[in-house]
Amino acid sequence: MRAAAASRYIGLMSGTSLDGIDGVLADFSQGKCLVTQHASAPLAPELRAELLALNTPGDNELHRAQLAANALARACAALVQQLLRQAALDAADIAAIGAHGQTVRHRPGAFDATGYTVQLNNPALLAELTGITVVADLRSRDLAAGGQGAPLVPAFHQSCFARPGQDMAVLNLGGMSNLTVLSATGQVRGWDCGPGNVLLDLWCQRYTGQPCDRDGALAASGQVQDALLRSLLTEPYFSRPAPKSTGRDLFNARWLQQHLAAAPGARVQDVQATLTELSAHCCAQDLRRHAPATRQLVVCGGGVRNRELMRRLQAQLPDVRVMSSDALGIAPEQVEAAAFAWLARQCLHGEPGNLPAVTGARGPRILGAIYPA
Ligand SMILES: Nc1ncnc2c1ncn2[C@@H]1O[C@H](COP(=O)(O)OP(=O)(O)OP(=O)(O)O)[C@@H](O)[C@H]1O
Ligand SMILES: CC(=O)N[C@H]1[C@@H]2OC[C@@H](O2)[C@@H](O)[C@@H]1O[C@H](C)C(=O)O
Repeated sequence: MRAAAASRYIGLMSGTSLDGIDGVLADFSQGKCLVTQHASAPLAPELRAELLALNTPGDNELHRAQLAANALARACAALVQQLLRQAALDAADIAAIGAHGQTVRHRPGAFDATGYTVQLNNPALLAELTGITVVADLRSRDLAAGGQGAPLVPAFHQSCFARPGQDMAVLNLGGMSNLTVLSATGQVRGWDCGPGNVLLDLWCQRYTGQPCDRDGALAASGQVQDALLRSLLTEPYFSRPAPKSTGRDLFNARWLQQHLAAAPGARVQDVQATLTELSAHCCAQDLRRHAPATRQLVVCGGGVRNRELMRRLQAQLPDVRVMSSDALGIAPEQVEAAAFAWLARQCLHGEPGNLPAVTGARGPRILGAIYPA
């Protein structure tokens, strides 16, 4: 490996929204994470449909899961080549790729009996195709140590955004939403709040055929249905104490269907408005309950681009300055992938990647398995 390469990492994230793969090239030579390149690629429609289908038990799923993992590794390798081209670098210039894989099951808790988390991935193939060391399987060690295996980004949020002596919170509006609370004292807390974009995408796709409610336009044209919102908010997950994490295992079409009876006459746009209010509400409520003194909320993830969601979030938090992570020098869609570049670096340096106070693990653990170049 070349000298400067030791500080360059690639992070790859395909999150619960299943909208595609985000990749970044990050430079850690100044101690901080500097994202120098970003690229994203949509998932091929057949792969997206198969990954979505693999979220629920089905026929011959072991075979199908491996094929999907291979296809994802190939798509990731193509994205890595794109990042290298953009940066005019080659494989020898990169220390490692942090490759999250695609979560298709997340059942944390009770590890001894039934807890597990599955991220489809083929890190061996990715290492072979790229000639770069790959760090993968970044969640299971935390889970084995009694943790949730998620969220993992709070440690990165701390390293990237924390300002000494300032209270601040960071909200990721991805498929799920997760909140990190950075206290002036240096304490870090974090958990998954609930559904971020996942139900918004699901509803919008079903009735408009569009992959997402672009800019929140559909939601903005509807009225929140109070009875439906109240029904959705009866979900026990919202009041469970941290540590907690969730996913499509809970917040999915079946879950939504159970509640729709509460709004028999609602129009498509009214349901969209109500789901948008739900996403804003569960994040705002968590911030108010658990970090009432916080006056700065940095938001990242694709949900930042949903203006109606951001408007509702700000309306629920009148005393808080809600801002995009752009304001702190990192684009919202780059934060998660950058976190996985950082996690790969932690692993190669033999440093812990988890925060036991967040995930509930018995202690700090080095996360990930290394597939050398
Ligand atoms: N212009 C836009 N208008 C509305 N929503 C948007 C827009 N751009 C992106 N989004 C939303 O952002 C989502 C993607 O966000 P992101 O990539 O952060 O999620 P993810 O990484 O898949 O999720 P997770 O953080 O749960 O793993 C899309 O599915 C869509 O709902
Ligand atoms: C199991 C899993 O993939 N969880 C994701 C998901 O997407 C958001 C939220 O749910 C968070 O818990 C996590 O991702 C981020 C990157 C994390 O681990 O911090």
